[in-house]
Amino acid sequence: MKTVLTIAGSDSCGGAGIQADLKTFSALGTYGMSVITAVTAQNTMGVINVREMDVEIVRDQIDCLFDDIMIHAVKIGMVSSVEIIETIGSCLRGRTDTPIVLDPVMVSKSGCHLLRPESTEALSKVLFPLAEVVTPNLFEAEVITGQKINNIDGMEEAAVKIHDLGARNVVVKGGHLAGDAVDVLYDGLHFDYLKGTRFDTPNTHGTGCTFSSAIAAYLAGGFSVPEAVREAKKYISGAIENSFALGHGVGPTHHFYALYRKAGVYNE
Ligand SMILES: Nc1ncnc2c1ncn2[C@@H]1O[C@H](COP(=O)(O)OP(=O)(O)OP(=O)(O)O)[C@@H](O)[C@H]1O
Ligand SMILES: Cc1ncc(CO)c(N)n1
Repeated sequence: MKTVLTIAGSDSCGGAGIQADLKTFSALGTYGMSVITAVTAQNTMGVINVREMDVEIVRDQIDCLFDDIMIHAVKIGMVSSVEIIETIGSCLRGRTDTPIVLDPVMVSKSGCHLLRPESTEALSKVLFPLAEVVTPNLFEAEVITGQKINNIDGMEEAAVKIHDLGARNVVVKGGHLAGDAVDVLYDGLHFDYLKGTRFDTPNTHGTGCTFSSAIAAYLAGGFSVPEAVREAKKYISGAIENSFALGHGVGPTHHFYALYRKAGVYNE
């Protein structure tokens, strides 16, 4: 059994964060584990409250898993503060056998800061050099590089800059650009373009969490980075195509549509 660990925040409505990550790991046939960095009170309309975990419990969650279990890949999502970032860095540094996918989560779709603005520099300094893959969305790539991005050329420029900060592979996600949902993968030498149909749905809660978790699950399964990113793109596209309305705001993607159909589950 391949194992994948998510280090991220809890989303009480289950569409993003730890909950989306664990659903993705399960749907892709891996065994999921979690380290919670913060608890958010969140629904489909927004984030109501955030409580960060203290660094001792973050450290103990990570260390006790590595002390006991072979971990085939790690995904990092919401990390919130400089202290939590430094703790994660010191726990993971040296564990070079385990590929790390870093989703540099900054602000929720509803506009709530999930990363304290003063933590941006620590995120790139401490965690980028540990990451096999970093997956910024357009806004995050703009904050990290200090440059506005309006098109694919801008995404390529940002990918190069983020690679220079130490990430071995960078996927700049084009989910927030108009037109097809095209993401740019850069490995330090070549660009690769992940093209996807854009689905006209408001229900995109947790798309970034799901995409990065799928990359981690495929890396755990032994796929190369380009293969893992390509398969993850197929997975997130299907999950968005089958997303559904929930609550009064931005609904979640569907992780299990393919499995449900195969198993004849009709009580959706
Ligand atoms: N409407 C859509 N149709 C198809 N693909 C989409 C759509 N929106 C986003 N994507 C794809 O979903 C993946 C996640 O990208 P996105 O830019 O939405 O992440 P994000 O902004 O980090 O998400 P999050 O809300 O979790 O922070 C990318 O592969 C992107 O191209
Ligand atoms: C806990 C959490 N992590 C990530 C996201 C994605 O923006 C979210 N909404 N909530």
